Amino acid sequence: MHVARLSLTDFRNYERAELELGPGATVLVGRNGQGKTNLVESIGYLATLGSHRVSGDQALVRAGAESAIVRALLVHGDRQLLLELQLNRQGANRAQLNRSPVKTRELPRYAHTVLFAPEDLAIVRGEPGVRRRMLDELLVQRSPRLAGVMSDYDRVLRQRNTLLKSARARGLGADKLTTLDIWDERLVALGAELIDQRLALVAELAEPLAAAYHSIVDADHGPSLQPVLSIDGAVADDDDEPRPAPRGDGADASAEASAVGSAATSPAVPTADRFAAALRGLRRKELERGVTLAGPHRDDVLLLLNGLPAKGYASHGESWSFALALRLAAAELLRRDSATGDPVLVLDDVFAELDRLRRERLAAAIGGYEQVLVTAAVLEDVPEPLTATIVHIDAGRIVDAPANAPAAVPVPAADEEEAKA
Ligand SMILES: Nc1ncnc2c1ncn2[C@@H]1O[C@H](COP(=O)(O)OP(=O)(O)OP(=O)(O)O)[C@@H](O)[C@H]1O
Repeated sequence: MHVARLSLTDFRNYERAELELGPGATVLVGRNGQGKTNLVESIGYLATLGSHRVSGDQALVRAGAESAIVRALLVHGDRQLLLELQLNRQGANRAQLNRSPVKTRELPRYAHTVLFAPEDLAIVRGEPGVRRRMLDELLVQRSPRLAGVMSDYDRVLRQRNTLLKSARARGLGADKLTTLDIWDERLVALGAELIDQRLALVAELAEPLAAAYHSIVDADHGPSLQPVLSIDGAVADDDDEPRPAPRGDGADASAEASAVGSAATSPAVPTADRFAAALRGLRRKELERGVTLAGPHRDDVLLLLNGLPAKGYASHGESWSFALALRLAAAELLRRDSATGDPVLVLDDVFAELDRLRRERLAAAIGGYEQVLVTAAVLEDVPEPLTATIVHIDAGRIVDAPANAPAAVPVPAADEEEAKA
């Protein structure tokens, strides 16, 4: 698929912008801070319902405006889809498909992008939450109904944590224990599905990851992925759950692991049974701490090079290559899902980070995708095969239309009122 037209209203530093795009590569060029990343961020948002730079939506709405509108005309074969998203400072965001209202979470079903950015280094070097997010975004793009499973899991997790906290504060009566059992059942049903989906995805990524890494690095460092499951007693170095200060002797983690370790951890045992057993083993500890200690929200995936964790062992260049290879592998999987065709590849400020050889190798690896959007402050950083179409960006304005832009695809004139409906 490709984006044939992008319209922005009050998005970041764009008061109003219209850009027509064709298949193939387009480079958005401009000095630092002009709005290149903002523009591609809007396309990425349609696919992931999030920004690769900020966690909330507030910063995406232009300062002084109440809402932002992103409108994209997507072309897949002979099919055209007009996606519209209204991001509101107050109240829920709204979405439309071909000018009919749809649930916002439906958008990733239609918009498929893979965004490469300097922030991707955090996939290798950052906290487990970054890696979980990478996997979950890809899962949702490939199977949009999982967005509902994920939000249900998060809701049940929050409610279970609230119950654990109140039990810790006020002592646990029999009624609360019964309620906890009910939450456990829901958590396990939803969580086991997410764990199984992530495991299947990690297995599927193995082969395209190895191929992509090799295409960038031309060396066999044996990149691989190894799931780290909290339900089997593995303790990820977690980032979003309050944990007690380490005691320095590892006693805390090992106590947790052994509590789960008493459960059946063999992969032959169904995930749901292992998850339920883990929660039983951890109950006393969870009541002490007031948080849920096992489940997909505590999992991680180890990234290995030559059998060693890339985090901590890999060089800067190797870490970068691993992150790029993961994005390329994600693109390859989306491409194989024949219903969706090629995802749009977005390379935000990536080439400035790479040496000449790796730039050329990356350009070759992405060359066959239907549409590639590249941002760069310096055009010379972008390999020549990607520079056929150039768009200049200056202070939130698209300065010139590409010289070889395709004939405009007629877009139904959705007015602002409709977009707000
Ligand atoms: N919500 C907002 N309202 C108004 N302006 C904003 C908003 N969010 C960001 N900006 C402005 O957008 C500009 C940054 O744009 P962007 O990150 O796209 O830059 P860029 O062209 O990619 O630059 P670089 O080459 O440095 O990466 C900054 O001037 C910032 O102040």
